[in-house]
Amino acid sequence: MTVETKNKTYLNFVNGEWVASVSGEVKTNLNPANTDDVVGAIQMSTKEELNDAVKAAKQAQKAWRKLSGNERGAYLFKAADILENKLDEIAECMTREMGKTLPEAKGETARGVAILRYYAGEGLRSEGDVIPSTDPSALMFTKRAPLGVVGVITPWNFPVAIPLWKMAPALIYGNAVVIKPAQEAAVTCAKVVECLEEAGFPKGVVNLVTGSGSVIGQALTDHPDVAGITFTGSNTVGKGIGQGCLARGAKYQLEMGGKNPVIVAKDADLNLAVEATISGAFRSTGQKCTATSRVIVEADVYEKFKEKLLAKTAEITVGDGLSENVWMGPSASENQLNTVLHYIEKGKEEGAALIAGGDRLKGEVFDKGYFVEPTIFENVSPDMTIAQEEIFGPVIALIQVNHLEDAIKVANDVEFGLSASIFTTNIQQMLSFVDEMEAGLVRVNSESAGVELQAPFGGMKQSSSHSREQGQAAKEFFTSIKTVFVK
Ligand SMILES: NC(=O)C1=CN([C@@H]2O[C@H](COP(=O)(O)OP(=O)(O)OC[C@H]3O[C@@H](n4cnc5c(N)ncnc54)[C@H](OP(=O)(O)O)[C@@H]3O)[C@@H](O)[C@H]2O)C=CC1
Ligand SMILES: O=C(O)CCC(=O)C(=O)O
Repeated sequence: MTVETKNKTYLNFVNGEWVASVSGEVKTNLNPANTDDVVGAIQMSTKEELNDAVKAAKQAQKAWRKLSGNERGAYLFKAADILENKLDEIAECMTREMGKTLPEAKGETARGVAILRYYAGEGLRSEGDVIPSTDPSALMFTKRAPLGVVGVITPWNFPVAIPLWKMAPALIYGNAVVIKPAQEAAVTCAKVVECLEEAGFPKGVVNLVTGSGSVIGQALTDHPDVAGITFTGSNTVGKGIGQGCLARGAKYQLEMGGKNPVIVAKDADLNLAVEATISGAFRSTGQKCTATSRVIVEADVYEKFKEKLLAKTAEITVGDGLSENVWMGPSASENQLNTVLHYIEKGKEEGAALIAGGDRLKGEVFDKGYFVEPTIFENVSPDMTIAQEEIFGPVIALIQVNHLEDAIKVANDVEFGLSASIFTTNIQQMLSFVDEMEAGLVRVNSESAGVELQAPFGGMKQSSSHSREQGQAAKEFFTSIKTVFVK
């Protein structure tokens, strides 16, 4: 079904009202599959609007935190129903705004609905422990307090799921939020905020301010009334946010890059490994922090695996994500396309062998978009740039090793540690991988991407601030523990 998505100029949502920025400037977002298609426009806001939003959130949080968890949960349940009713419209907007295919966009929006319901239910779950005191006449227990105002800074690659997996736990635990989404996908995020508005959240509890990261994101990070920042995006920006928060004593949570390996052992089910590699590396055009970018294969099965991988890659249809027969959409922006093409050149320069793709797609259906071929390199050595740096595009580096121990060593030999998979049928090998892999998500016979909302999500090493999002782990960031002693 095709749903009409209206082009409109989205305003900021501050203190329960949609308001234009005093800057008078807007940014128009175009479809990365066809730049003649205007998706909508967003406000390029100033610090003034950001300050208004934080002020409104600070005021609103006082009453919001006093509601029972059940009462707060009711708003989230209502928002979930509204989002579900608008699923087709919002998914179509997402596809037009950042390029992922419509089935993926629908899947992500459905995941947003499930996230809202999960955290809505959290309002009725226990929030602390009773701890035996050494004093027999005392009662000692823990309870949770919200942080206050939480700043939410999000990327463009999951414009529904990431804002929701940050805002929903923030809200259920009694915080008010100010969200600054990535400009490239801010129309889709504004539509999510419209769902929250329709659900009737008290004014000021949810605020949206759009604009550039260096102005609005930075001002949110530096604002003395913002008690915590939750961020997903690049390492450079994330580290700056972490330092800014640390300097003024605010809490922060950073989810950043990945360079995720898949190991294919000689006893693996090769068909399964190939399917998972294709899905992990090329879905969403490789624009996931959990995307597969290195495939480390034991020499005994290398040629067979490579043949199967090349055959499956050749079947991939690239094009506008709204078309039914398209499996992979464009890069989300010209910048992102150029980054991918830069890394492909780097791979060639450093001596890797290009065995599939490698070019921008040209021709009538491609010329107005940012399309790149699914790309595979072989003869990649672990120290090459394409084996070390996050590309965020549909590029696989194939690395051949002689033994599983070497595979794990190579897999760990990067600065990131977000997700890692192994394909094997040998239980001992699975267990060594689980123990030795330096990654926050360790997956066996399953692709590197794909996160379940009820389980902790986050990375080791440079991939995160060592905190975890989602599931029950979210509580650790969005609340503070109070230890209560009563006598
Ligand atoms: N871990 C992940 O899921 C993601 C990783 N990335 C990686 O980052 C690369 C660059 O992507 P990009 O979109 O530029 O990522 P950024 O880290 O620049 O953007 C993420 C968010 O941070 C905001 N931001 C930018 N500068 C600041 C600042 N100084 N203070 C506070 N917030 C700020 C951005 O705003 P705005 O963009 O609107 O100016 C956006 O909302 C990608 O190629 C990929 O490698 C990117 C996205 C997600
Ligand atoms: O793999 C997923 O579903 C989540 C990926 C993610 O969080 C990201 O790319 O930022």
